[in-house]
Amino acid sequence: MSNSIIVLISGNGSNLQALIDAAKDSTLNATITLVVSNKKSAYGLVRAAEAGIPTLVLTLKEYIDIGKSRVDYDIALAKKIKELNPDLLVLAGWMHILSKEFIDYFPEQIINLHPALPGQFDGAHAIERAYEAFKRGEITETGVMVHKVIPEVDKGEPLLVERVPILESDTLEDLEARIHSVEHRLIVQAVIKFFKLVAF
Ligand SMILES: Nc1nc2c(c(=O)[nH]1)N[C@@H](CN(C=O)c1ccc(C(=O)N[C@@H](CCC(=O)O)C(=O)O)cc1)CN2
Ligand SMILES: NCC(=O)N[C@@H]1O[C@H](COP(=O)([O-])[O-])[C@@H](O)[C@H]1O
Repeated sequence: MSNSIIVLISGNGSNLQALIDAAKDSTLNATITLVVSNKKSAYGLVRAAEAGIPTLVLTLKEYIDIGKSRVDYDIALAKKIKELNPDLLVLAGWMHILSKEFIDYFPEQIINLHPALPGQFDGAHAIERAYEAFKRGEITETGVMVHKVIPEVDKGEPLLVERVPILESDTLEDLEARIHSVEHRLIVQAVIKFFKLVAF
């Protein structure tokens, strides 16, 4: 039985596409059984549909609008995902901070792709923050990591880390393109590594 993964997105889904392509050519030792988005407009939903992968959209707004909490949302989402009993959840541009209540449904089974080095620019907008730090002369490189997800944002144990140089001639767009290129490779390598690690 193939390893099953559920990918969670919030936007363009270029990293999801890297996983879809790797699963299609059998590079990836896993099957994507569902794509979840917290944004209805996420283009990654189109990518999933074109690949014949089921999708689920659940927005925080629909819970907040009826007086429910973030934790209510997280628990409802966790229960829907748990029905498919995935081996691994991959956060690929998932821009929602998950509660402990959600994470406890999937112990040691959630990994996140983050465009920074461990402890460097935790949180959202990491690429922009790295570029600004470079322009201030504070750093000469940034990076990409895939890490285990714990309640503390971006503080989970790294699974893979790759350093990415920042060039004097770089615009923000140049740096973003270099980082995304690394991400698309690293996210596939991280899933492969995860399942090799749990196999023993
Ligand atoms: N408990 C955890 N949840 C999440 C983690 C994690 O490590 N632990 N990783 C993030 C991904 N992420 C950075 O890699 C990240 C995403 C979003 C945010 C954030 O500030 N989100 C805001 C909303 C922002 C928006 O909607 O544009 C929020 O949730 O209030 C920080 C870090 C995924 N979740
Ligand atoms: N903190 C999480 C975070 O910043 N994630 C980042 O969102 C982008 C999603 O791109 P995509 O939708 O094209 O895959 C990626 O750069 C990913 O590292």
